[in-house]
Amino acid sequence: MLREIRIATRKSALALWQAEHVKARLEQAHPGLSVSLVPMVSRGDKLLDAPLAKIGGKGLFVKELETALLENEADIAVHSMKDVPMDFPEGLGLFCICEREDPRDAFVSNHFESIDALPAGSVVGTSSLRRQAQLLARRPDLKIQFLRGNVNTRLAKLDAGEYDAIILAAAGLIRLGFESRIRDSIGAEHSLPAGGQGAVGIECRVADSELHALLAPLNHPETASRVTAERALNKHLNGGCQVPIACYAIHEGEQLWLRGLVGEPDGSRLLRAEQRAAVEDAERLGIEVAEALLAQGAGEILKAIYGEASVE
Ligand SMILES: NCc1[nH]cc(CCC(=O)O)c1CC(=O)O
Repeated sequence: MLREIRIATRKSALALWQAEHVKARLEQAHPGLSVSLVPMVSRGDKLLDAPLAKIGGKGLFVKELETALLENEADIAVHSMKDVPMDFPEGLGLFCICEREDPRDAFVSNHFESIDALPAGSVVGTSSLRRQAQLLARRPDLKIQFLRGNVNTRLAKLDAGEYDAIILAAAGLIRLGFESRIRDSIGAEHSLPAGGQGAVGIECRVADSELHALLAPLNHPETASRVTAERALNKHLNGGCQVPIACYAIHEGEQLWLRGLVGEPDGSRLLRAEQRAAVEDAERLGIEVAEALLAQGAGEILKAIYGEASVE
């Protein structure tokens, strides 16, 4: 089966790494296959300095890539699953989820070893309401300061002395070779990750069944069922990475264990729910944990935020 596969990708270092990774894996799985990259700029990349993302909600990092797929300028789009909206445009779908990297949030600092080691009043950089809510619930004395930009930019801002510490996804740091900058990997009990964090997914045209077969060897079923449960929860709460929703699923034998959290951005209230179900019921599991959060009042917290979302 010889054909060319064109990968639509953003131009950030992390996006390019992920696209190159998929390219290498496709070429390895199918010797003779020709794979090329089609780098492009997304709206989220153009608006990196916006203080609050009243800039069009979901799909900030994927819409341009999807347009390229629909207009047949590319064949697949490689995404961080954390940034992929719950619904796809007509004619497109997710056909592969690759094995998950470390899903945790990472504590990065040039002076301190962990959140607990931060002196009172320290300045921590993150623009994720999810990270902020969990951080402030544990340490109400900390000052959260806005931090956006690509991974390299965020590290440079830390090094310039603007923050005592910053929180980033471990996966991005590891992929870009910055693992040594991680002072502490924050466990899920202290910072429940965003749905899909650490996983890379591949979107393509629903009709391109030849391509679906070529992608099959890259799919990691265990990661796929975990991310399916997490995305079902996010979808039921109408969430994305721009709201203080966290969720994280792991396998326990034949079962999936899903934990979910919705938090007040100031950390004054964290709602938690968790449940186990058979792997085949991943989607229903996500909906049920979301329902349990709604029953505790998650709807009111989220309603207050949807008007003024910020971006991770
Ligand atoms: N929203 C930006 C984004 N999207 C995916 C990652 C990290 C890599 C991953 O989760 O796979 C990041 C950066 C971060 O949150 O630190």
